Amino acid sequence: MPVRVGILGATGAVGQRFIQLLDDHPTFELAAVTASESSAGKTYRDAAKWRVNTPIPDDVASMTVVETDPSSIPDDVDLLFSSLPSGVAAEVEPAFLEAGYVVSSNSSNDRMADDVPLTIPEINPGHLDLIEVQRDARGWDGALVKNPNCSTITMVPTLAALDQFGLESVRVSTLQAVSGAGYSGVTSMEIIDNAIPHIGGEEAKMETESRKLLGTFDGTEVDLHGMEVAASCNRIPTLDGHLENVFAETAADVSPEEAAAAMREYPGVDLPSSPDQLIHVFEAFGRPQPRMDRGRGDGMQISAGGLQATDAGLKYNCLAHNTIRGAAGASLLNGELLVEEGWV
Ligand SMILES: NC(=O)C1=CN([C@@H]2O[C@H](COP(=O)(O)OP(=O)(O)OC[C@H]3O[C@@H](n4cnc5c(N)ncnc54)[C@H](OP(=O)(O)O)[C@@H]3O)[C@@H](O)[C@H]2O)C=CC1
Ligand SMILES: N[C@@H](CC(=O)OP(=O)(O)O)C(=O)O
Repeated sequence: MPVRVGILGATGAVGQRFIQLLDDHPTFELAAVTASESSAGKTYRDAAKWRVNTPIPDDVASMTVVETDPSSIPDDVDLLFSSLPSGVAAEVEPAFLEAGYVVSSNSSNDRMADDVPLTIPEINPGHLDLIEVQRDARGWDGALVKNPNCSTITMVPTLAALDQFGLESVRVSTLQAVSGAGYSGVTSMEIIDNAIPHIGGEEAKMETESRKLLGTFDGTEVDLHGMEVAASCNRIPTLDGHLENVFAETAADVSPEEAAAAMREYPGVDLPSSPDQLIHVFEAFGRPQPRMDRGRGDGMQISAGGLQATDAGLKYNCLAHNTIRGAAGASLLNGELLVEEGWV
């Protein structure tokens, strides 16, 4: 039996990626699409300014967009994906949880809440058990699970691979694609022939979410990883794919070759949307690059390269597709894990 799913905020940039990724999904069947009041009542074709590089699936194009309210969702929907603006999500997600829905959310509200799992299936699947703590604390039957910020998820798998050497300090500088800001996030006049050395709130997200993802869960709470993280975030005129320059210090000495092997060998998971290999490591310098490498593993693989020793540790580059692995694909993978682990 397919699992019936819905998308909250289905007409937006991330919502459209959800629709693309759910087309022909082996387990999930799309049964509801929601958006703002101004889109509700329209067909999806009329409500969405479709900008994804594959056509709107025919069955979705003719679906009616409904209001983002639990009463608008058919009773047989089991799992909701959320890609609402975080302010809206903070207001409306609790109503869906109180109504008993399991929500795999991409929005940034509540990512650092003590009782909310912030999960990447390959990195910290055990943190899903925080759902029990959440249900006790909040008194709802539903469950809220978050995926991290797109810049954070680009870097954290490589850090997870290096943590066997005892991560102590991480410095990272990002070159982030315009799609991360949403369709109306930066104007062409702002970004063409330019780079913007500030993305509001992004640096703090990288510095905190990475420590939660690599933290230790004791069955009751997550103890944040002790590494120091400092981030500097920059917007550049690429469409998709966040590239990051990482400087990492570890307690034990680690050569670039050992670090590359640790990344290549970092285990993946066997879920419908997971890549065969989590991290692809380039030996040649000059890779990864956004345009050439963001599509690896259907946009779900992390790429790394440029591994070199420094006086203080290691430096390298990493890259991921920000609206697939960094957003819709991340929530989708969490949804697949929720099903596999019996939470849905
Ligand atoms: N994990 C990550 O790193 C990433 C996360 N994101 C996050 O995902 C979320 C969505 O981003 P994005 O797709 O770019 O945003 P968009 O602005 O493109 O889309 C927003 C969606 O929410 C709907 N919406 C807006 N206001 C309301 C409302 N008051 N009530 C109900 N629905 C509403 C919109 O409907 P309508 O079309 O009717 O206006 C639309 O479907 C954000 O929280 C963003 O921060 C984004 C990129 C990467
Ligand atoms: N801020 C990210 C995208 C994003 O929306 O992140 P978050 O999910 O943490 O709000 C970017 O600009 O590329």
